Formats: sequence, C-alpha cells, structure tokens
Amino acid sequence: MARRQPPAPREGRRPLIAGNWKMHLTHLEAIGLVQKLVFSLTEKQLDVAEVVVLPPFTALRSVQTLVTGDQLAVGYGAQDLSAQDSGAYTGEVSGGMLAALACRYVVVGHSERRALHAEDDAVVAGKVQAALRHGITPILCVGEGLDVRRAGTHVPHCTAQLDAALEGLSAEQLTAAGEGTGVVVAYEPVWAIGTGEVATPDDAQEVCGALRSRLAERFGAETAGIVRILYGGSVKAANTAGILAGPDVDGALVGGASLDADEFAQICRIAAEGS
Ligand SMILES: O=C[C@H](O)COP(=O)(O)O
Repeated sequence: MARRQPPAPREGRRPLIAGNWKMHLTHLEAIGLVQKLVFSLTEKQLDVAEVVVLPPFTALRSVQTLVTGDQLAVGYGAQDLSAQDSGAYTGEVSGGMLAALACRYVVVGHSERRALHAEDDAVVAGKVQAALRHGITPILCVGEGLDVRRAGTHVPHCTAQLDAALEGLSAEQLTAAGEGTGVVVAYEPVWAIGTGEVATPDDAQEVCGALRSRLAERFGAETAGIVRILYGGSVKAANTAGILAGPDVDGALVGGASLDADEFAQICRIAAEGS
C-alpha cells in the first residue's frame, strides 16, 4: 500500500490513533487483528490518520514481518522499554532491541507501569531518554488519579509529571528524533482507564491544552505546536469525535477498544474523517 504525504490538519499535526493492547493476544492473534484492521480502512484514511498498534513484546517480530512484508500503512511499537541499553537486567527489553525490530513508538510512563512497577518520575525520564537514544518516539503518559482530580489539582499534577519526564531534553529532541515528531504526550486520567468512565471533551481539552502551554513555556511555541498530545481512557467509537474535537487533542491512546478490529477501525475512521 503506497504512502502519500499526510495532510496538514491542526496546524500540521497529523492525528495519531495508537492501540495499546496491554497483556493481550498471542503473536498469531496479533497477525489476525492487524490484517483485519488494515483491510477495514481505506488507503486515504490510513494516510490522513496515523494508525499504530502497540502489541506485547512477544508479538512484535510477527507484526514487523507482516507490516513490512505486505507494506501495510500502519505503525507499530512497544509498551515499555528499559532505561538501560544492556546488562544484567533480567526480563527487561532495551531500546536497541526495539530499534532492531524497527519499532517507531514505545509507551513510557503508563499509569499501570507507574502503579504496578513503582516507576517514578526519574525512571520515566530515563526511559524517555533511552527511547530517544535509539531513534524511537516515546509516547509519554501523564495523568492524575481520582484523589487528585477531586482535589482539583489535576493540571499542576500533570504538568509536573511532564516537566520531570522531559528533564534535560532540548526542543530539538522533542521534535526531531525518529520518523516525525520526537516525543508524543498522552494524557490519561487514571480514573478513566479501563473503567468505562471517559473524561468529557472539556476535561480532555483542559489538560491537553495545559500540557501544550507548559511545553510552550519550556521549549517555545513552535515546538509546542509540533508535539502531538493524545487523550487516553475508555476511548470508544461512540466518544471519539467529541474527544478529538478539542483543538489540543491530536489523537487517542486506546486500550480495550483497540482489541476489537471493527471498533478500533471505526475510531481511526473518525480521526481521519472527523465524523
Ligand atoms: O493505554 C491505554 C489506556 O490505558 C486506556 O485504556 P482503556 O481504553 O482500556 O481505558
């Protein structure tokens, strides 16, 4: 499938829909899902919206073989990486290993990693830098828990996570690594992940807008205008149009709904066509 130059919506930011499969699907099931997804979408839809799948490590080689062999117009990446490049780190996977599989993206700082694997801001920052060292675009997740949301401090909470994760980076690193944008940011309110409780479009826009403003303060308006900011948390076809209507919401990081090819394809269609 030929790739054309993407159009320039939202000040040049191409919509990105990334499906985080979490710990689901074998490598064989992964192939079936990617095939069904791609053949449910038109070439034009796949040009307008960037569609990415994020399978478990064990399915990456199979997805790579399928995508490159059939020249499918979807990207793929991993759900985590080590902050280290090699060594005695049992169970870890390095950025170099992911780069060898031509991964374009890697999720960093997902709330499930922060909560279940005690990843603090320093670890997350190390992983962002490891991804960039290997030419892989980190999808940096930030987001508040229910207690923070109820206290009304979600904006400073998320901007502080952003600041910590991007510590020491230059504006060029945010926009120039790998293919396309250097860093993607994903706002994922923890209370909306896997709960069916989606943030309202205004909730999503409020925090995505604040994150972009913070990027502008730290790295300049031009850089902030290039970085894509996604929303994640119970995104489904039924709520996609509303969520993506926010001017600072450039796409979605989709969990559960990305495991259903028809549902995920519909989310991608809405991102590509706006309805
Ligand atoms: O990475 C994806 C998010 O955790 C959202 O998951 P969800 O769509 O199942 O709520």
